[in-house]
Amino acid sequence: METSTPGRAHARIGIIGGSGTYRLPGAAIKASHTVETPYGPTSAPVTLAELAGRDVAFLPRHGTGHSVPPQKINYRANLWALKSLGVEAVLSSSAVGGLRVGYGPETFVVTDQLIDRTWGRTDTFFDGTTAGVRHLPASEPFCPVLRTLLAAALADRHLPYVAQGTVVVVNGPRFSTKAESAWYVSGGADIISMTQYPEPVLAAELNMGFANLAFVTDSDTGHDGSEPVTAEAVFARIKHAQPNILAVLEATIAAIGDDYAPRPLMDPAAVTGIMALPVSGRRAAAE
Ligand SMILES: CSC[C@H]1O[C@H](OP(=O)(O)O)[C@H](O)[C@@H]1O
Ligand SMILES: Nc1ncnc2[nH]cnc12
Repeated sequence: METSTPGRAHARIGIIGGSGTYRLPGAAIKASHTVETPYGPTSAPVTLAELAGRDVAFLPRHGTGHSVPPQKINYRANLWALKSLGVEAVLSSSAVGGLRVGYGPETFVVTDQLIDRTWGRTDTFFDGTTAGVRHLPASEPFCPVLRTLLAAALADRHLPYVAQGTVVVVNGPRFSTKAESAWYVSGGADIISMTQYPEPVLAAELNMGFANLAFVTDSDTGHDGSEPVTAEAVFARIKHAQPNILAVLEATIAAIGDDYAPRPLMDPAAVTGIMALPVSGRRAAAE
């Protein structure tokens, strides 16, 4: 396998692997690229591969050995790197907690809304330092077309899933208290994550479509009578779910048509400006 800088490497579809998804076992691996970005290093080298007959770019958001915690992920570098390879559609996977009835463990969720409860994360490319002032329309932060394709792939495989869900994104790395968890439910959240912000809005700022395949690994603080979540329980459940997660991602990729066009939520000239910024691999991992 070649390890190099991108050159003419290209992929239209990006996959951001969440907990447990550190490789693409069913894919034909072509190369591994260390992509330098204006924002510093990505979580890991980007793997270029062929999956379902498509060129894909794969990036595990926690690194290949799960060495990057959710609050330290360099989200801007990861999204910029995928865009620099030509990615138009991003599919991501996530382990999430379920907060209410209907979102129990072993259920897949095609997230459609988010509530941001993170802090200290740089959540825009338009931070007033290197590009002009821009304000992303974020009412529908996930791509409806990609979400429909994910739901169809889940239905085809007869997997238990919910076609919509609101995710509350907490900073981590700790899990929530019972009071916090109850408060998120009263605010409309269905599932809980530490990573689903700012990934979707950063993708949207670069005019890439983005959808998340969430898999419920736990019932958070135990609202259904189960034991409160532990990291060990999350990792065990998400490991067991890998074959289904990978199969759903592969089927979704196969269904993305040549005519797929992401929503142009951001001024294309502004995106071009961001992608023209000089690169530097030397900055800290999470600025
Ligand atoms: C023990 S929870 C660990 C980790 O799992 C989830 O991440 P991801 O969305 O990448 O699967 C959760 O948000 C935590 O970051
Ligand atoms: N209960 C939980 N809270 C936050 N992130 C999670 N990821 C998986 N389960 C979670």
